[in-house]
Amino acid sequence: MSRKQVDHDYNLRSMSNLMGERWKKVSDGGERSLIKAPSSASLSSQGASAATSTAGAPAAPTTSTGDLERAARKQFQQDVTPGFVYVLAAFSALGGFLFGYDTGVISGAMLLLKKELDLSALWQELLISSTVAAAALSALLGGFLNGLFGRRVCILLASFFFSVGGIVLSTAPGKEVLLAGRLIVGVGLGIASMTVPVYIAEASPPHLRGQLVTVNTLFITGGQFTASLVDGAFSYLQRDGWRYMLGLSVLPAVLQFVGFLFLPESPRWLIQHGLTQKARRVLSQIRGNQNIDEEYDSIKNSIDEEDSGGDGPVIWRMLTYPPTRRALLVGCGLQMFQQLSGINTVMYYSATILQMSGVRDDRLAIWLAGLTTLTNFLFTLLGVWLVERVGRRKLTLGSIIGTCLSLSLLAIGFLMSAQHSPPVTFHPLDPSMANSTCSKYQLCEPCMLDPGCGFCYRENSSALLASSCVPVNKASTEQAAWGRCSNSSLVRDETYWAYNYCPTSYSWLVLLGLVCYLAAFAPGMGPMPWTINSEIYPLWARSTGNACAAGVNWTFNVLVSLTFLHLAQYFTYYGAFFLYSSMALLGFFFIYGCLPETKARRLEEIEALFENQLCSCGASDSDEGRQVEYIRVKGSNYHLSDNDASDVD
Ligand SMILES: O[C@H]1[C@H](O)[C@@H](O)[C@H](O)[C@@H](O)[C@H]1O
Repeated sequence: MSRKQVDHDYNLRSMSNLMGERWKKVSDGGERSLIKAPSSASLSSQGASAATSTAGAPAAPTTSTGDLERAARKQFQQDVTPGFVYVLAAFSALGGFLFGYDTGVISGAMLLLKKELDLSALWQELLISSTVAAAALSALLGGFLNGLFGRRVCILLASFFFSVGGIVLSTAPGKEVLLAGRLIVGVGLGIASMTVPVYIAEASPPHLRGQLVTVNTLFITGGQFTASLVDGAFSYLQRDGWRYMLGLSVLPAVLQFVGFLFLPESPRWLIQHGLTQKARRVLSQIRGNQNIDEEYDSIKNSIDEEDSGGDGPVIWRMLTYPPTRRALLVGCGLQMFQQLSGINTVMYYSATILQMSGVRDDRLAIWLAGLTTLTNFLFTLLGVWLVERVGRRKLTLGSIIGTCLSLSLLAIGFLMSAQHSPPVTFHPLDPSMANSTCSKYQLCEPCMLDPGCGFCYRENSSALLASSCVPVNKASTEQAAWGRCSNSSLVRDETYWAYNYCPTSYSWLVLLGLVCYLAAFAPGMGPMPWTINSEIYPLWARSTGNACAAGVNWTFNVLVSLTFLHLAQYFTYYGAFFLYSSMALLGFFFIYGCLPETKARRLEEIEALFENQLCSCGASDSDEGRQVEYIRVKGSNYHLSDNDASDVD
C-alpha cells in the first residue's frame, strides 16, 4: 500500500475517532461505507432517515464537528476524481460536438449548395431531414448494439460513420451522393446521441456525474456554435465552400476514433458480461486511489438481482416492470417536451427573426445567427455549473417555466408585428398575366405567410413606400419572380425583398423573446433530458431506455422542424409560438408531477425512486435538501483480494 494511502487511512481513522462516527459494514454485500448526511444542520433532523432510505440499510447516527467534516469531504472529493475521468468524458463528448456540428452546419451549407447544385425545395428538405430521420432510426438500433457490443465499440462505430460521412459529403459529385453522405452521418448521430451520455454516466463518480454528462450537451451547443462560425467564414467562398463546411467534421471524428482505440469499456457493461477482472482494472483506473470494492460489489449485486428478473426482450421486461415503465415514460416525456418547446425551430429560424429586426445583408444575418448559437452555448455552461448545485429537478422546472414565458413573449412580439403589419400600397401588373394569389393580399402578414409570395418595398427614412406582394422566384427565394425585386431589375436601390418576414417596428420584442428563450432553455431543458435519461434506468434497461428516449428526441425534432412552416401558414407565427408555449406549460406539469431528484444518488439506487406511483414525485420535494455521501474507508484497489475485510474497522 502506498504512503499516501496509508496517510489517508490514518486521517480518516483519527477523524472518525474524534467525531465518534462508526464504520459501517454491510456483511452480505460487502459494502464498506461511511454513510452520513452532509451538514450539521441537516444531520440532526434528517441524516439518519436519509441515509436509511438511500442505502437501503440503517445508518449509524453521527455527531459532527463541522471543520473535520468539511476537511473529510474535501479530501474525499480530491481523491475521488482522477484526471483520467475528465479525459474520458472529453473524448466521449466529441460525439456531442459532432451532433451539434452536423445538425448545425447544414443551414449555411444549404445557402451555397442550392445555388451551385440548383437544388429544388424537395431536395433541400431531403438533405436536411434525412439526417435527422436516420438518426431517429439508428438511435433505436443503438440500444441493441450497445447491449451486444458495449459502449466503447458503439462510440468507435459512431465516429467511424461520422468520418466516412464527412469524406463522402466533402467529395460528393452530385446531390444523390450528398444524400448518401447525410444518411451515413445520421446513422452516426443516432448511435452517438444515445451512447455517449450512458458511457459518461457509467464512468463518472456520483458527485460529478450530472456535471460530466451535461458537458456532453455543452459540446452539442459548442458544435452548433462552431458550425455557425465555419458557415460564416466559408460563405465567402461561393464555389465549393460547402465542401469545407461539411468536410471539416472529419477532424473531430478521427480524433475521437483514435482516442477511443485507447479508452476502456464501461466497467458496468464489463461486469454485466462477466468480464470481472477487466472491469476491476478499469474501475481502478477511473477511480484513482479509491477503494473500488464497494462500487464493484454494488454493481455486481444489482446485476445478480436483475439476472433473476425474468425473460423476454428487454423492452417487454421494461414495460411490464412498473419502476422501469415509469422511468421510461419520464425519460421519453422529457425528450418529447424538449423538442415540443421548439428549440430547433428557434435555432433554424433565428436568421429570419434577425431579418425582421432589420438585418438585411444575408452574410451579416449568417454571422448574427452565430450569436444565437453562442447564447445557447454560454447558457448551457450555466447549466453545467448549476446541475450539481441546485439538482436536476429544480433546474429543469425553473428552465421550463422560463421557456414557457419567453415563448409567450416571442409570440406577443410576432402578434404585435402582425397587428401592425404594413399595408400593400402598390399593385404592379404581372408581365406574364398569370393569375397569382399574391395580388389579392392587402397586408404584408398574409402575403408573407403564403409560401408562394414575398413583400417588395422601398424604405425612405423608416417609412415604407410602394409596397407590393409579388410571387417568389421558384428557383431561389432570395428574389421575386419578376418586377423591382427580381434579379433582372435595375432598380434595387433602397428596394427590399422580404421573404418569410415583414418589416416591423416590434422586432425588438421578438429579439428580447429570443434571448430570454435561450437563456431559460439552455441551462435546463437543453441538457437535462439527456443527463436524466443517462441515470434513471437500471443497468439491464439502460441501453434500451436511452435508445427509446433518443429515438423520441429525434422523431419530435424532425416533426417540429418540418411542420413549423405549415403551422405558421395556418396559425400564423404568433399562433405557432403560443402553441409551443402551451406545450412547455404542459411539460411543466409533467415534470412537476413525475420527475424525482436523482442528484448524488448512485446509479444502482435510482431505480427505487420509481417505485411509487407515477406522477407522485412532487410530493417527495422535501427530500431534496438531503444528500448522502459515501466516504471510502481505505484507499485500497483492485489488487486486494475480493474478500479482504481487513480494511474495515
Ligand atoms: O439538447 C440539445 C440542445 O439543446 C441543442 O441545442 C438542440 O439542437 C438539440 O435538439 C437538443 O437535443
